[in-house]
Amino acid sequence: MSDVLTRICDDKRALVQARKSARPLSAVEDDARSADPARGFIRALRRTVDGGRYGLIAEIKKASPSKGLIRPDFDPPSLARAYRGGGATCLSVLTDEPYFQGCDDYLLSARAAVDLPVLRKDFMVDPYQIAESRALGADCILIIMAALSDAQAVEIEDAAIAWGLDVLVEVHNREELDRALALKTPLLGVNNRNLKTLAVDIATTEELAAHVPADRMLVAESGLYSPADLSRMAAVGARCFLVGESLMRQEDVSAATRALLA
Ligand SMILES: O=P(O)(O)OC[C@@H](O)[C@@H](O)c1c[nH]c2ccccc12
Repeated sequence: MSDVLTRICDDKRALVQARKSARPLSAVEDDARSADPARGFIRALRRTVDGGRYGLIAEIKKASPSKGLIRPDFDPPSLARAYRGGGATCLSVLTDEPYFQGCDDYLLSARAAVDLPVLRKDFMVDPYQIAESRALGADCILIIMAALSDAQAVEIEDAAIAWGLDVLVEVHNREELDRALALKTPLLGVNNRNLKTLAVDIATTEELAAHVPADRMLVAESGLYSPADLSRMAAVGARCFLVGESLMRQEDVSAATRALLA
């Protein structure tokens, strides 16, 4: 049987084909050209870190393949405002529908509610999705090395650069890290979750951090619950964090965000 990531990406390729026939690339490109200008995602993280604070990418996530429904009362604009009030530097919004119960509209409405830069969290398998992301207002896209060949990753990154989007490249092991370093983006995420098995181990960031060159900005992703977890990641050089579930499960998201960063 194929792993979760392979299934997600196979489904995504079929979905993108359907979207392409419903809406040709040229139409999406017109929308991308008239979209709200991109907010500097990497620039915002840099400014925060240079100011001596942690850069939090706070994720708006309703459900996941490993946990099912995470937050029943799900209102992206209020969540975006709560995250901003709690001190997040950037947002991440899941737009994948089949596996994460996300949708494009969540990104639109969350971004419209705040002035923070927003990552479109989805599985990019085709440059069409990059124009689509910019048309939605996204400021940054995700490249998952485990899901792409080197050539595909370069093609997607080049499309992002052409549209003025920042790129977060995500790795989970040494081989993916070495491949990711051939890309241009300075923003490098280590996902503590293995997307093939969904197992989480925050030692993943600890193991890979030593091999991340000083000119990359390291983001520790997934499985982070407490200030102690952030300190553990900070001890190996991470100053930026991508956190979803642990904050999404709190009643008062703003207070929880503030407490996590305290
Ligand atoms: O909810 P968590 O464990 O805090 O993780 C957030 C984020 O890192 C996770 O949602 C994620 C990381 N990489 C991904 C790629 C696709 C979908 C989701 C993800």
